[in-house]
Amino acid sequence: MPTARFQIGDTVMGRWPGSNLYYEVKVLSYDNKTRLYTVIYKDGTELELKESDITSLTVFKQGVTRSRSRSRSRSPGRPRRSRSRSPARTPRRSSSRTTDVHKEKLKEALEVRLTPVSMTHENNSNSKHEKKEENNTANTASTITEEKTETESENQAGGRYNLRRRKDQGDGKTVELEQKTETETLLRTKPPTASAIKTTDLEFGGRVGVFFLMFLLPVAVLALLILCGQKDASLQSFPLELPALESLWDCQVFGIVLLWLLFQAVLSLLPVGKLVEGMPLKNGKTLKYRINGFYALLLTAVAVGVAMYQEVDLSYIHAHFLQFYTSALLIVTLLSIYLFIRSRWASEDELAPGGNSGYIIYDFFMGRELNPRIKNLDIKFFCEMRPGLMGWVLINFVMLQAEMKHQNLENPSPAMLLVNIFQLLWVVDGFWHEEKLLTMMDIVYDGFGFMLTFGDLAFVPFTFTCQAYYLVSHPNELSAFWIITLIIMNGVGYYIFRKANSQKFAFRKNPSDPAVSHLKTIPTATGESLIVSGLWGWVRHPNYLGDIIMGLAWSLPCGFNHLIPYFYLIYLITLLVHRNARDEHQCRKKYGSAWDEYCKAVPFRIFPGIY
Ligand SMILES: NC(=O)C1=CN([C@@H]2O[C@H](COP(=O)(O)OP(=O)(O)OC[C@H]3O[C@@H](n4cnc5c(N)ncnc54)[C@H](OP(=O)(O)O)[C@@H]3O)[C@@H](O)[C@H]2O)C=CC1
Ligand SMILES: CC(C)=CCC[C@@H](C)[C@H]1CC=C2C3=C(CC[C@@]21C)[C@@]1(C)CC[C@H](O)C(C)(C)[C@@H]1CC3
Repeated sequence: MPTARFQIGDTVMGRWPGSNLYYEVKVLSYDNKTRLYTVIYKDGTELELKESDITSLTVFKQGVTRSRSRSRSRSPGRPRRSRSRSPARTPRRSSSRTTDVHKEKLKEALEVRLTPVSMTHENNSNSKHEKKEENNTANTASTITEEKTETESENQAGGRYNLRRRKDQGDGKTVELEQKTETETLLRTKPPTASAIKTTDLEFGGRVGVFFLMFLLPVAVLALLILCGQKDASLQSFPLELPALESLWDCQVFGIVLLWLLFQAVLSLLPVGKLVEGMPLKNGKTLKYRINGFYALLLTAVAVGVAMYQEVDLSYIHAHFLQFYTSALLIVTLLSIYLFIRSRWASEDELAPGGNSGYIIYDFFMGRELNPRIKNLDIKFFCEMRPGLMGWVLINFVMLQAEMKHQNLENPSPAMLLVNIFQLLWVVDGFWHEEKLLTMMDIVYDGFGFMLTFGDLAFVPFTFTCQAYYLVSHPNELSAFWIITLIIMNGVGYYIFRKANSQKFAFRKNPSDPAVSHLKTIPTATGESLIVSGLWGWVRHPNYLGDIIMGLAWSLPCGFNHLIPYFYLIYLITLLVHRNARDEHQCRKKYGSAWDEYCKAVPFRIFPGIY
């Protein structure tokens, strides 16, 4: 029976995950099962830490004294780089919403944040450098302190492009930092992952929930496709035209799906487009990603054009749609099994915080490994957008042609055109901003298991196309008024979606960027601020709202006769409401009281007027 070394209520020094920085924390509880301590930082941030990441105040002070004197004697003449902190880390601008109470809290938070002392643990053989921070918070919360850093970081950014934000030098100019310090790594790291190797918070209803989801999802998509292709697409008519089992499989179709994946994989490896560094991993390292999705989309369009010129019959895809889906499903299953097996050889650093509960079913579904790679091919990054999104626009185009063929039209219907154009715009936008995917929770936090594999390779191409598929056999006339209304609706949704995402990305990259420097912010103890004005001051997830408005504009062209074309909208709202809850949970853990303050200032989650 393990006993806790530290007692509830003890004030100790806790290591900030992924770094050598220690902060004063209070022990809140100890879990005998997981052997994790829940500790609270002075700003209210709660974390779970392992015993090895906690040290008593006395031992810590002795360690620091030793470490400092060693550091001084070892490198007497080493030049020190001096720089100021980024305004996103400390509040250079003071927000007008930042109340006195908050300033007090902030000062307290800063005192916590700025007191960490980096300690080279005797037992920490991985430590590459020793660092000393001397900070002064005496003035006010808006005072930027000098940080003296010695670093022997091997993680040079070199001349490569990278996602790390620019640092304000204090003289108004911004410069791209060339050296990555450990502090920086820490601050760019997503929600702390101290207990990454053991997932304790089970999502989606835990083992039982994911077990059912794993069977329900594929069957639900199959049912949707069957209904969509039927003349009568009403839900009541579902059991009428069930296809024979053997009609769901075709080896040639399977071969085409494999070829498609291979073609996209080759395109993704082409040495065109910039090389970007992803977010720092737990071990402080970063992975490189080739950003060439937009070029790949253009090349795919050329390939489809050539195929059409060669009179390849694209309507084959429409005629064998169910078989394409079952082939994709088989690939998803095989890939998930491969991913699960290979994760056994992944090191602790390579595991995802969310998919390592120890329960096989759960971990298989959520994904154990964070960034599985085969040589240069990052399987998750590749799957997340390439085959699915490209497949989506290709299938939409196929449906457009199928509609003309089936309904004897000379031109596609306005409804079909709108669906194709709206969705193409979204996909093009996605590839244009492909690099931003690297900061999203799917890449930074989620493992790659059945859920994402299925989502990326089966769910996206076969359900996001359901409006176009539906329109092939369910024509819907649109008046000029409706056409204009839908164009405006999609435009408004897109504007909100794009502006919110770009604003947040620009702000995280460089808060003093003129495009975002006017925004009011709430500072947090991690050093990153939260935007509290503009779109992000209207609702807490304006980007989700924009996406949902677009989703509505994509479904409405199909009319009101059936629920089927609204499947995407229902999925999107469900996913984003759940995603919002997940994200807020992480943000509360990460930002503590500052997050609560943000929620007070911006009470609505996604929809204005709805808490
Ligand atoms: N159509 C589809 O199937 C799907 C579409 N999407 C779309 O993808 C886009 C990205 O969504 P998603 O990845 O969920 O994440 P978000 O872009 O919503 O990012 C959430 C993160 O933003 C940061 N943040 C939150 N509030 C603020 C604030 N006020 N100021 C500054 N930063 C803040 C936090 O990260 P931190 O502070 O750590 O930087 C938080 O974790 C959305 O537009 C969404 O609609 C997403 C999923 C599915
Ligand atoms: C039912 C089920 C298993 C769902 C899995 C969810 C996935 C389909 C989606 C989760 C997040 C996604 C994102 C995109 C596609 C859908 C999935 C994978 C996205 C890459 C599409 C392009 C956008 O521009 C985007 C980058 C904002 C977006 C990110 C999230």
